[in-house]
Amino acid sequence: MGLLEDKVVVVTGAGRGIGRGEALECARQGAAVVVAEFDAEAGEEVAAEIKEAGGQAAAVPGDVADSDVADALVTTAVEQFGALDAVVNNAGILRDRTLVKMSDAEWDDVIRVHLRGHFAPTRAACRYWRESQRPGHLVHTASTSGILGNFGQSNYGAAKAGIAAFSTIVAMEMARYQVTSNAIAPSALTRMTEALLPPDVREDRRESLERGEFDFFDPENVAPFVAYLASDQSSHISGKVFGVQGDSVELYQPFTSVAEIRGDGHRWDAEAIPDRMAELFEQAGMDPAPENMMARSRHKIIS
Ligand SMILES: NC(=O)c1ccc[n+]([C@@H]2O[C@H](COP(=O)([O-])OP(=O)(O)OC[C@H]3O[C@@H](n4cnc5c(N)ncnc54)[C@H](O)[C@@H]3O)[C@@H](O)[C@H]2O)c1
Repeated sequence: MGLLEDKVVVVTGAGRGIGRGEALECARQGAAVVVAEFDAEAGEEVAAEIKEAGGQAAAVPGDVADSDVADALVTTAVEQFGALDAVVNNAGILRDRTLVKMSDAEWDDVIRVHLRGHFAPTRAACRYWRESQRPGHLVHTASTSGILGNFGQSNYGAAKAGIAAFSTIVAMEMARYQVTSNAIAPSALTRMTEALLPPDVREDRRESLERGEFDFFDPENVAPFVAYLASDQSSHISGKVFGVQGDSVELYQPFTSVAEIRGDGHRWDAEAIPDRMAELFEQAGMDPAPENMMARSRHKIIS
């Protein structure tokens, strides 16, 4: 018996890469899959692959940041497969560029695809779950870039941090409707997306790779964990962000304070601030200015 037997799951950006792997895995686990994909041909191919393997699938072409397309995902799930049980928001793009060279379009496109692209399908699904009084699961795709930062990704990191906060707030608002909302934060770059990077950023990554600070991963290997978060087996988990790499997982809890130095609640004593800051970081066990953020992120991964 699969994790998603008789369930209906929407996966966005499922025409290739991580989303494709998630769509195939959800189908393997028994779900009917709605394949949402900008590239119509690629979406059709993934749906056909699922059907050829004996599963159920439907492809919906279009931009998932468009509310009409997002609404159509829910309608397709309900009309073709009878219900909607989970949405895996995965669609994303990269427009990496160091901040000083970044164009308005590179900023806006990334913010729109990731944030509106998560918002629109989530809102459509949550409206359906509230009205139908059915439970549901949301899995969003953040990134360690939105937690620890990454070179050339001020647009992407800002969007991904927004997704983590969005997921947590949706979890709060939808708890009363038995809807869970969690985010995954894949932590390493796939070889597939590396080709899209500008040469200066790619070179920097390559050096980090050579220093052993991170490694590439197979885009499909987060899929079983995502299928678990999309299933009723994880109904007790919500509002969390999981760093994932291979079969390792790291738990982040947004909005959680890690250390505090209390003053008298009035004005800051300017002279005392440096000492108080040093005490704060010591208490938290954190380096205030880690020399290499990627090294720190790698260090924290639980294998
Ligand atoms: N690859 C990594 O190392 C990595 C790391 C952390 C997070 N992520 C995130 O994982 C997700 C998938 O990444 P990937 O490496 O598989 O990317 P990818 O570029 O290989 O695939 C993304 C797919 O989404 C589709 N898509 C993009 N915008 C869309 C839109 N507006 N509407 C519908 N479809 C759209 C694309 O056509 C493509 O098929 C993204 O959200 C990405 O930010 C990836």
